[in-house]
Amino acid sequence: MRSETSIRRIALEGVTVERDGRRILRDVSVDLTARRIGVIGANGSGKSTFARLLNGLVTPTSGSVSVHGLDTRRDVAALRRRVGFVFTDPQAQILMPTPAEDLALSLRGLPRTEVDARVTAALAEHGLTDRADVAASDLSGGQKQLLALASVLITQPELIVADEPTTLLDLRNAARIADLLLAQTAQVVIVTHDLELATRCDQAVLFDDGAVVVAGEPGAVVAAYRDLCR
Ligand SMILES: Nc1ncnc2c1ncn2[C@@H]1O[C@H](COP(=O)(O)OP(=O)(O)OP(=O)(O)O)[C@@H](O)[C@H]1O
Repeated sequence: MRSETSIRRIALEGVTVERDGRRILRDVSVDLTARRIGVIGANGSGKSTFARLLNGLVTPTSGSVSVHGLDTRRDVAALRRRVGFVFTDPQAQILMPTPAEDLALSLRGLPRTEVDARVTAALAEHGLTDRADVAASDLSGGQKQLLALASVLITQPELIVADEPTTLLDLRNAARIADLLLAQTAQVVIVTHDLELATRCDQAVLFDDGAVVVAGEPGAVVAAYRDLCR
């Protein structure tokens, strides 16, 4: 049951994820209600697996995951409508030949006039109007990630989960994507190796070896990560 208090709450209880007999996440319990959440930790520590639990791409082997009052195992269809996922590589996400068509795909099922109006507005908002009908494959890396993010934002998700969305980008494009994510009114979970970006969030979570080491004020969590790496 979704209530006012469940909106913006991400709650994992005793979550274990096993793949090929290997424990990827071990007994993770965490309760996150901040608007902007940074997820940090070493390669292979379980961050992507955590991110994928939030939209049901990964299901827990045991334990439960509740996202905005929705059980990620039971309420998959509702979850997919409310949670937008941004991948590291926009190529994995851009499905249509042109930016305008890709944005329109996100709104399939809505009346044509509404789709056209929202696509036009999104292209303008993200500075892609003059790229609307070019081959998406011809966009720059920065423009591709912008399009991938715009195609998620156009659906007005309640939660945006971004898995290392700036990793493949140069400084300017990384800053643009980071600024855009942090400016959203929706809740945002950003998995990142960029500790400055993590520090700009309202809350951070540190993963190590499949477990949550600490969750809280980003400065303290980043300091804990630095200690861990010594
Ligand atoms: N489907 C799978 N089958 C087997 N092992 C997996 C699977 N998915 C992830 N793993 C393993 O689980 C561990 C955690 O992976 P995960 O991608 O969650 O880490 P990460 O913290 O996001 O790492 P990175 O920073 O390198 O992206 C890794 O050792 C990975 O190889």
